[in-house]
Amino acid sequence: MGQVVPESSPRDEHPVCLSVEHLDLFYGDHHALKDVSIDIREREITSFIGPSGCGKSTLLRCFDRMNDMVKDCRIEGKITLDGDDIYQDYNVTRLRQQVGMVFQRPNPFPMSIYDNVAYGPRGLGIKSRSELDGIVEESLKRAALWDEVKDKLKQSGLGLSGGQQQRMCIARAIAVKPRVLLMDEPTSALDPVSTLMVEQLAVELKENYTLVVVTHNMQQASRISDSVAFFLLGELVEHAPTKELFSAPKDKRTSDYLTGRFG
Ligand SMILES: Nc1ncnc2c1ncn2[C@@H]1O[C@H](COP(=O)(O)OP(=O)(O)OP(=O)(O)O)[C@@H](O)[C@H]1O
Repeated sequence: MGQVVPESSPRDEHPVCLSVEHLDLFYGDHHALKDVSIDIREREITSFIGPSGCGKSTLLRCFDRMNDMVKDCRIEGKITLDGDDIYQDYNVTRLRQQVGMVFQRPNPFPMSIYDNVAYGPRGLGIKSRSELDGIVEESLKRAALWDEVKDKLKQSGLGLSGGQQQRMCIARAIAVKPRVLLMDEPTSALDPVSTLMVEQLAVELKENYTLVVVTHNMQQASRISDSVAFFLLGELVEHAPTKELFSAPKDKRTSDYLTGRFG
């Protein structure tokens, strides 16, 4: 097989999972997101592209309310997860269990591979050794890392290669069974082989999870995404199925960006 280019899928099999309605975000006086509305569909990969500083990571961080920790950050508008407004009466701990994040640089905790992956489930109160063993094994298998680490689970996660660390961080993120997986430039610190492994993994993970990926790599966006959203200066310019956005963008600003006229 080896095919990682997804076809756009029938809409009714992929209901809206995350919905953003008229979102404005300010860092102090800086208007970083401007009237953004976008639907993220279930069990699809949605990629965010656009030049540096256009607000891709800021929007990603709204989905798990990480901007709550940023001083002077103000948000207007609405974001729903499965219909529930995540900024109203939504338990933030529950939200972060539902919405996992994988960062640009692998961030293993200074503990064993096993403890890294068991960290989240333990935080949710799971104490049974056999249950934790099962979760660790399943998560590492899903993250395509099990075969490489099954004989050294007690060793430090810091001893793995960068690509292995990133897959371990993905295993750690999925160990709490989130609905959504956010990935902020997940391969930009990886070599080409590890990059392809993480891309392949993302395509496999969308069977069970909804993925939102920020990337500067157009080839990556076209290889793995079902749909692509192009941002510019805090505005969502265009969101379309991947083939459509790359082959027939509707907005001149999108085609200018794709043909390298700016950014
Ligand atoms: N914590 C913060 N405090 C103040 N301004 C911020 C903060 N984080 C981001 N910004 C500003 O908001 C704008 C959007 O930044 P953001 O990181 O979301 O862009 P991006 O598209 O993800 O960029 P890149 O591709 O370089 O990662 C930028 O002008 C940035 O300087």
